[in-house]
Amino acid sequence: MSGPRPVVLSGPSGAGKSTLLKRLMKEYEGVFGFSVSHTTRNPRPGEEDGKGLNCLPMLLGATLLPVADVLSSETSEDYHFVTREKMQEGIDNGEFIENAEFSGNMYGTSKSSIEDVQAQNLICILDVDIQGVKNIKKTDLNPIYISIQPPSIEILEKRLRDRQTETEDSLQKRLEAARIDMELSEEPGVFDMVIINDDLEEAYEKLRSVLIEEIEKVQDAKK
Ligand SMILES: Nc1nc2c(ncn2[C@@H]2O[C@H](COP(=O)(O)OP(=O)(O)O)[C@@H](O)[C@H]2O)c(=O)[nH]1
Ligand SMILES: Nc1ncnc2c1ncn2[C@@H]1O[C@H](COP(=O)(O)OP(=O)(O)O)[C@@H](O)[C@H]1O
Repeated sequence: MSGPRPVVLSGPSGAGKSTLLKRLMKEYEGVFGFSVSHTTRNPRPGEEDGKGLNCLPMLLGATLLPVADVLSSETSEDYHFVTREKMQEGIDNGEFIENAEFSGNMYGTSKSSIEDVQAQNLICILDVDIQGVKNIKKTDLNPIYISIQPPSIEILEKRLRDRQTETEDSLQKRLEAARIDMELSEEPGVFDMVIINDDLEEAYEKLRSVLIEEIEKVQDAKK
């Protein structure tokens, strides 16, 4: 695959990946493109469904959105929300570069979600769990691997509770996965950089500094 080097952001649910990412994409508009994953989990209030035309039948089947809504252009897309059947069909057809089961739901990165971003010569950002990291390492994507970690499991739990997006069951599953993730992130050679998201400003500066070389390459190419 061509274009600038992609970036994989990983780390426990609630560590602050989306918060950091949104800020980065806002500050560097036209530099990054988000790889919109597929998932079988339910959308949260305010989450936008990926509205790529190639996923239209999937989308209509899964969520019964009016066609006019589906076709209206949106500024940000969180996921392609799909049924288990549709997701499995895509996996069986070889449409995914990686997929994983997380907290009772399926998640996966389709090849086209990466290609769509790379075709625009943008830095493709992937937000995947630790299984995704391991599976992407088996491909030829060659991204920069960054882990975002919370200062402690207690703080992570507080942030997840305060976010008010999870049921007690899904919160517990996320904390269980977080313990494994926190351990693995310490293994040498897995990540190019591990950022502890304690103070948001400091964490953001670290993320920006590790990416600035790639950012400037994309900006220079546009001149
Ligand atoms: N392997 C894999 N993991 C994903 C993908 N998309 C999201 N995830 C991970 O799934 C986990 C749950 O994501 P989500 O339901 O959005 O919850 P949140 O991270 O707490 O906001 C996170 O660790 C994400 O990094 C994907 O395409 N592949
Ligand atoms: N440095 C920080 N200090 C305090 N709260 C934070 C910090 N970073 C993120 N948060 C909050 O923690 C919650 C989880 O962050 P989020 O970006 O949704 O995590 P993730 O995408 O990794 O699941 C959100 O409510 C967010 O506002």
